Amino acid sequence: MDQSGETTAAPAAETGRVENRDGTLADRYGRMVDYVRLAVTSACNLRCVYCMREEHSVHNPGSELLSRKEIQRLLGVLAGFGVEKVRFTGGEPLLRNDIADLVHDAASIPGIGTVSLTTNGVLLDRYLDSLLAAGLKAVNFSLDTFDRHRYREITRRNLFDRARDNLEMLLGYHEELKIKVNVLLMRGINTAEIRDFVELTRNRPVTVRFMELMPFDDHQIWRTGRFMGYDRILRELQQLYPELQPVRGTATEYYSFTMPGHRGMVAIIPAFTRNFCSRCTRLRITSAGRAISCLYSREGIELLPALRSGADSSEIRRLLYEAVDSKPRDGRHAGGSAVGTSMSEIGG
Ligand SMILES: Nc1nc2c(ncn2[C@@H]2O[C@H](COP(=O)(O)OP(=O)(O)OP(=O)(O)O)[C@@H](O)[C@H]2O)c(=O)[nH]1
Ligand SMILES: C[S@@+](CC[C@H](N)C(=O)[O-])C[C@H]1O[C@@H](n2cnc3c(N)ncnc32)[C@H](O)[C@@H]1O
Ligand code: SF4
Ligand code: SF4
Repeated sequence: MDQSGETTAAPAAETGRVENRDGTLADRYGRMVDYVRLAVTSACNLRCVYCMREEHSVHNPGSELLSRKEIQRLLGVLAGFGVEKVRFTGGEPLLRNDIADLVHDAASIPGIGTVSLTTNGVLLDRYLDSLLAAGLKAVNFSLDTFDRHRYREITRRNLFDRARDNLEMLLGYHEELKIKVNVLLMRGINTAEIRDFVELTRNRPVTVRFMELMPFDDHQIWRTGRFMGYDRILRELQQLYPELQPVRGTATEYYSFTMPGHRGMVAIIPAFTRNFCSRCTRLRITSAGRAISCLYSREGIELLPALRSGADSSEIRRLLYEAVDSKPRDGRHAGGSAVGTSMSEIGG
């Protein structure tokens, strides 16, 4: 039986590949999908220059948004496949006022071990208590600067004080939650702040991750010479902290370091260079219910029609197999061009 209460279906012959005997979801290259990133909305309360236009229009009106029930059903089927980790993202996931319910539902599914959130943190004061009570295990907080004016330039919104206060509040919960800070480094914009971010790790067990810019922004700030590759980021880090010690991190944290005297860790995410694809065990689901097998692929499998037309779980399973089966070897072999669409659609 899967989490939806139905008997596990026979091998997914329609996809031309065979389901593992234990029912887990492996792609053509033997990577087992155990991590699902679900965008719960494509709307956002910020307008980061590398992500959204000022006049960004939300591509999925309410009626096309996966509902709480639909999300619960999908995650149940995915847990039946061996998915253990769920990340809610967006757009800004805290714009869903049922976000704590979504976390609670997901955390209640047998087999789901970690429910986490990637957020800009602006609304975290409103939800943190209920998220903790709901079973949230980890928060990745995106903040690119500690300078109020620069924050406004990057996000086009005047919400720095609230974001900074909420990060400070969150850091107080490091015993209850695994906390990471995502910093998108842009040459000539926030590179002088690397040290300030690394200092967050001195007295707290948090991971600060410096990220490469990717060409997913619908007005292409990408083309303006702001990109900083992992090699350059690494050089800057080594100049500031010659005592960096490499350690093995998660898949995205391909370059991870500890430092003597620091409780936390520092990492570089080579999101554009894409040298961690062989360890990619992710499946993405957009807020409109499209399953996407690679961040760099715009092709996907629509799940919403099946979910809305009363399809049984074996049909949902077949569609998810189809999505996983299309997973490219790596992000450089992804079909279709993702460039030019906003990351808010895909969830990062
Ligand atoms: N190329 C690529 N980049 C990714 C992928 N997943 C995440 N990233 C990058 O990593 C950034 C941070 O992602 P998060 O949402 O914090 O999630 P995560 O890195 O999976 O987090 P952990 O599970 O804590 O390691 C994203 O904005 C992307 O830049 C991926 O599958 N491929
Ligand atoms: C799309 S956002 C969604 C969640 C939430 N709104 C946030 O900002 O954390 C997820 C992550 O994608 C990153 N991101 C957005 N656009 C990007 C781009 N063009 N290149 C690299 N990372 C990007 C953000 O910095 C953020 O850490
Ligand atoms: S990166 Fe996150 S906070 Fe910034 S505009 Fe995109 S979705 Fe919103
Ligand atoms: S680029 Fe595609 S294959 Fe590579 S890690 Fe990202 S999602 Fe996975």
